[in-house]
Amino acid sequence: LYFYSAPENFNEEMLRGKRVIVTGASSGIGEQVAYHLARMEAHLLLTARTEAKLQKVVERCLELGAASARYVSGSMEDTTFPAVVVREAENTWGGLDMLILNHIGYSYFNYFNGDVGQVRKLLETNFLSYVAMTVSALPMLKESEGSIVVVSSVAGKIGSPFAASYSATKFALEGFFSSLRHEFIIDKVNVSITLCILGYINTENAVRAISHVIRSTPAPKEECALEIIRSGALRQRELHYPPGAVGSLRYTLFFLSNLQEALK
Ligand SMILES: NC(=O)C1=CN([C@@H]2O[C@H](COP(=O)(O)OP(=O)(O)OC[C@H]3O[C@@H](n4cnc5c(N)ncnc54)[C@H](OP(=O)(O)O)[C@@H]3O)[C@@H](O)[C@H]2O)C=CC1
Ligand SMILES: C[C@H](CCC(=O)O)[C@H]1CC[C@H]2[C@@H]3C(=O)C[C@@H]4C[C@H](O)CC[C@]4(C)[C@H]3CC[C@]12C
Repeated sequence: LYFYSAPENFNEEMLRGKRVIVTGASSGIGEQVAYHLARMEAHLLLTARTEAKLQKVVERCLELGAASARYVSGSMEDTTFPAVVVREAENTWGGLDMLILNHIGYSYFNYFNGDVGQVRKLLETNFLSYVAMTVSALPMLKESEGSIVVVSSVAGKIGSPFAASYSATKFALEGFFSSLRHEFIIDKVNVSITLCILGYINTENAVRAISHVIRSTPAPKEECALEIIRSGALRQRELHYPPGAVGSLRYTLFFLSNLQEALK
């Protein structure tokens, strides 16, 4: 629980006029988060690498009713880019209400290949950039008593074979943001931190990466995105989506070990 009371029930009105950064917004779950927020009439700053995709998402957000929508394109592998995104929000809005950290770098689903450089690069893209954006955005979030939403995975709660590097980055998010949340409570900083623990979701990249080896049916990205916004607006500590996702991974782990043939 937070030191400060959180709203009891979710109402889409809560997001009207709110200033929200969404990372990894050019496709997948992040794109769907942007569309839901647009319908809720929020101000949006979207980021990813692919400018052409971001332009289309921004256009769609404006059609859907966003109070405003703009993008900044760049790579979170670039250690200077997180501050560039937050500065754009500061220059445009003069403040920030919600930071939705969602992007990930490319992750394969196979045996760890021993490439330490690849682990280092993924830690930069999937973890350190989240820390850097939080550091840059914190003064504005303290001012607005806003929210940080961190999109993670069941693979950040349970070690999963064939996703070692990715899982490490998600465990790092759990450690850092759960610790930071304790400090905010001790220090009476009224900024909420919501960790979203997701199971298999039907985004193009995830389905392409694992549908040939995982039999379970992925959950819908549209509903997933709405649950992410809802849990952030309600200032919840954690979202588990789909419900029982961690248990489902434990169950699937029994079968993952039979995958070595399929993955070789
Ligand atoms: N789909 C699933 O089954 C699950 C997903 N999750 C989590 O949900 C979140 C979204 O996943 P999902 O929608 O499937 O991912 P996608 O691969 O569909 O989207 C990833 C997003 O990140 C952007 N991105 C990729 N590389 C970089 C980079 N170097 N710098 C900045 N942005 C980058 C991509 O855009 P661009 O290429 O234009 O840069 C894209 O917008 C992630 O945090 C993931 O860990 C958790 C559990 C399961
Ligand atoms: C195998 C898990 C599904 C368990 C179940 O039956 O529900 C998957 C749940 C989360 C997946 C990983 C994830 O978090 C997304 C990554 C996205 C990449 O694009 C593909 C690989 C992932 C590491 C993916 C691997 C399978 C899961 C652990």
